[in-house]
Amino acid sequence: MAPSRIVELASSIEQNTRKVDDYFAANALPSPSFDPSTPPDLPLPPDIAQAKEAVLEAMDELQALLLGPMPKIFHDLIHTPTSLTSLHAIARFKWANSFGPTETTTTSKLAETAGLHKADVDRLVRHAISSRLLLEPSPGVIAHSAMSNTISNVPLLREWIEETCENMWSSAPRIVPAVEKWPGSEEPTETAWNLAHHTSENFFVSLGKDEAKAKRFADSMSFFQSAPDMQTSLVIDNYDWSKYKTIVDVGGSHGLVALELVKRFPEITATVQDLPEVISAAPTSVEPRERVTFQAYNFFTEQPVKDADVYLFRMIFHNWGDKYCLQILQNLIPALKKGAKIVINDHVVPEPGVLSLYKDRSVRAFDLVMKQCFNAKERSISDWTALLKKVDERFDIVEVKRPQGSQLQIIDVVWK
Ligand SMILES: C[S@@+](CC[C@H](N)C(=O)[O-])C[C@H]1O[C@@H](n2cnc3c(N)ncnc32)[C@H](O)[C@@H]1O
Repeated sequence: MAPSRIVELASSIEQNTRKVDDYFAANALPSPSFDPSTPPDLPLPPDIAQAKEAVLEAMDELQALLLGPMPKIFHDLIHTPTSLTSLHAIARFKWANSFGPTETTTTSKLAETAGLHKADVDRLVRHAISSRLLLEPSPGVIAHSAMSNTISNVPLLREWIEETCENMWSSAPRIVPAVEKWPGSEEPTETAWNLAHHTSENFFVSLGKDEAKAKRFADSMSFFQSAPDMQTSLVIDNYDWSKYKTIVDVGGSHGLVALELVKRFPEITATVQDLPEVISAAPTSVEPRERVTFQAYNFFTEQPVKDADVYLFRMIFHNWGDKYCLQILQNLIPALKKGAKIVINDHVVPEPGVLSLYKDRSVRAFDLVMKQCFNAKERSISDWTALLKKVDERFDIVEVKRPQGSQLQIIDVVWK
């Protein structure tokens, strides 16, 4: 008799866990634990990373099957709404940095650090212990776990957690009321974030008025971009820039990509465009200065740099709904010479049904974050094609490629 699905999943978990375990043993690596000495993340060779993914995926399905429909719904209803509460507290009150990696603390000391009532801290810390964010080696003694120690050691991770909890997590429960209130809206002022934060300003306008919040957002973006799969070198090394002389980096922030391009290619001159407040804070002492121009420009107005060889849009469109992407692209058309390239370096999500449900959930989660904060979205290749063709048939996708190890893809578009 063929094994049942749950036994099939259990044996996949067993076999793949052994592969991972053998790799740790063969390379004298410590077996995974919650000890604070555990490294924040361990790069694994592709076959071992694949075995690890297979375990996690099978565990996800096995848990849902073993729980059964009602308990699974109860489980989600009870665990999910508060799942981030203690992580939020640890980040917000800087608890992970309030005691050393080998020291211990108490809830009285944590309450004092945060200026909170001890009874509240007792409950937050109990939740953190149950989530393995902290350890309790003996009653009332609080020690670091692998996770709290990671929060205290990895630069800007704390800021990213706080930002995610305060802006993203706080808005998620308002997505349903927002789509009821503003059906089909693409306006960045009609979002779940607007409802959650009781404001009619868009996310970035509101952020711009609060220096501390703007800094936390910038820090958390720096954290996000410091990941190996987000490095600017991935678009620089995986596109043939040597064929071109003039590049415009639209929404290029402080010019990380453009500066590297002009350093590597002596023939290239680059213009970095962004909003005035971003350009005014851009570095002035860059080399080779004569080949980089910083220009204040709002991409909802006509593109002022005409006849450039390449217009680069790195992580621009995924912050905007189609209506606004259309405007950005229409504003580019008067500047385009025949054969000009438009390089879009952005997320391209797989078409529905391609990924397993487990992997697809991460894609859908990202897409909902774009919805809840900006009324924007993640796009599949058919979405990108439809968007470009809707603006003008003369936009033609030449190639779409994902450089190895890159989260973003390169969509190479020619103006015909
Ligand atoms: C997600 S960031 C990407 C920055 C950069 N391209 C990169 O890859 O790191 C989006 C950028 O778009 C800029 N931006 C937002 N609205 C803009 C507008 N209306 N005109 C020009 N730039 C804008 C932001 O200031 C920000 O630098």
